[in-house]
Amino acid sequence: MGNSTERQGGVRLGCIADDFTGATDLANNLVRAGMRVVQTIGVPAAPLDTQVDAVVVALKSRTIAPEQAVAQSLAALQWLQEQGAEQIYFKYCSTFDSTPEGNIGPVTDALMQALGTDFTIATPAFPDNKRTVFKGYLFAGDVLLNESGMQDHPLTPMKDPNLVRVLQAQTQKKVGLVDYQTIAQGADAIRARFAALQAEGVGIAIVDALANADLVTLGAALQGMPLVTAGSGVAIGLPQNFGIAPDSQAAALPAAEGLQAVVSGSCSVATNQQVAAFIATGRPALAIDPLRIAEGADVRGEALAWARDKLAGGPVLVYSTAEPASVRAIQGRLGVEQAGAMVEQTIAGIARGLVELGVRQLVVAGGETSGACVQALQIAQMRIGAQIDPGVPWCHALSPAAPQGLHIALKSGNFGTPDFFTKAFSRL
Ligand SMILES: Nc1ncnc2c1ncn2[C@@H]1O[C@H](COP(=O)(O)OP(=O)(O)OP(=O)(O)O)[C@@H](O)[C@H]1O
Ligand SMILES: O=C(O)[C@@H](O)C(=O)CO
Repeated sequence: MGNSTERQGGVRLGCIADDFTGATDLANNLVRAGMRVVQTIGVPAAPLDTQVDAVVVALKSRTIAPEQAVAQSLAALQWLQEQGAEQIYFKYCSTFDSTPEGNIGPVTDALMQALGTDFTIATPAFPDNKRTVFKGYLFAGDVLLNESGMQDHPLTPMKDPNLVRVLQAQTQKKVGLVDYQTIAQGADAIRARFAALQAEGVGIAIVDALANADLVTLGAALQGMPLVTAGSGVAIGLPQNFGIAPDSQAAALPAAEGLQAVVSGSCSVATNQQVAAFIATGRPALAIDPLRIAEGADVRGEALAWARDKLAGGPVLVYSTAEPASVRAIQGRLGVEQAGAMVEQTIAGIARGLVELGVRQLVVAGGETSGACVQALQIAQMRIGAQIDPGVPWCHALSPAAPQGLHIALKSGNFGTPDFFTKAFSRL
């Protein structure tokens, strides 16, 4: 896999992503910057069988127990090192999704120890998706993180926008800040600030960034740093360090065919808008009720029976997406983790069933939901194609349910314009 450009040399960038939509988001930015990229689902059992510039190992480690997240991330690191990766990139969410226990801090600590390095950076800045960091405070759009809707996230509610404070609560290392004034002075000033922070005993520096130009400047200062931790934004500034420039062939995928469907388990603000916009078009949309799943009803079977004769008419949507009050009520009845896992498994079963019915263009909304769907489809690797909206590319993958391959887009909860669920299909 990878893109068509033949470039000699081994894996430059070895990436570990803490969820599946985040992995495609990172891969998308690397492809746009000209890298040949393959995304693997989990840590592969075998060596890489293709020549690429970057590999993104997609884990589902954002909300699991910290010890498990560390163990999986270290396994990914070892495999990436065996593939010759020169620099390691730990990708987390642009809204810094984590719990007070982790997993951003514990995984960063463990990767630093394994790599024998005592300094790295942390910044979720992704200006293309309106995530900016100023004086260590994370903004989503025009508001601070804790006013953006992320305070109501079902699994990782983010109630503090100060990233120095948030990360300090999760890590053994001292956390410092490289603020915007330093970024504005250029790569040499950033490197000097890294050295000064290290002299003060800082192990992880939160970095401000307001615009893509800041990330490009930062990228130059990261040359040779063994470990980078970030959202996907920092990726736009790294390929240049390896002499790689944008390449229009990087995103070529096979021609699209087959039926079209969307499954959504994301309850994020943007997804709620996208579900409402899809319903407003009059296209078929079916809501999944978590309480009926808990009662043991055959929700999967009912959804597939509902979809069967509608698919020929164009895209259908199956969703559990709900507003925060409704999600809280469900969680109160079923428990947070149980509700999440049950809904994910049901939607994943529906996604698999839809592909068995002939869907070959599938949009999945939600990081955890995407993880469950990709696992249910037994997808091992994905090739990254053209961007639909910032952070969301179409991908192409093989599955036992679609041996000739299917196109799949994994949409992060808060990404995409309101018309994403119809627009996506017009981009293939
Ligand atoms: N109606 C619902 N009630 C309770 N939990 C739900 C409901 N619908 C979905 N969930 C659960 O909420 C979680 C949503 O997480 P998911 O990562 O899929 O979406 P997201 O957080 O919006 O996306 P991202 O991680 O990309 O930002 C999942 O565990 C899902 O199963
Ligand atoms: O960085 C982001 O916001 C996304 O790639 C993501 O990780 C959402 O799950």
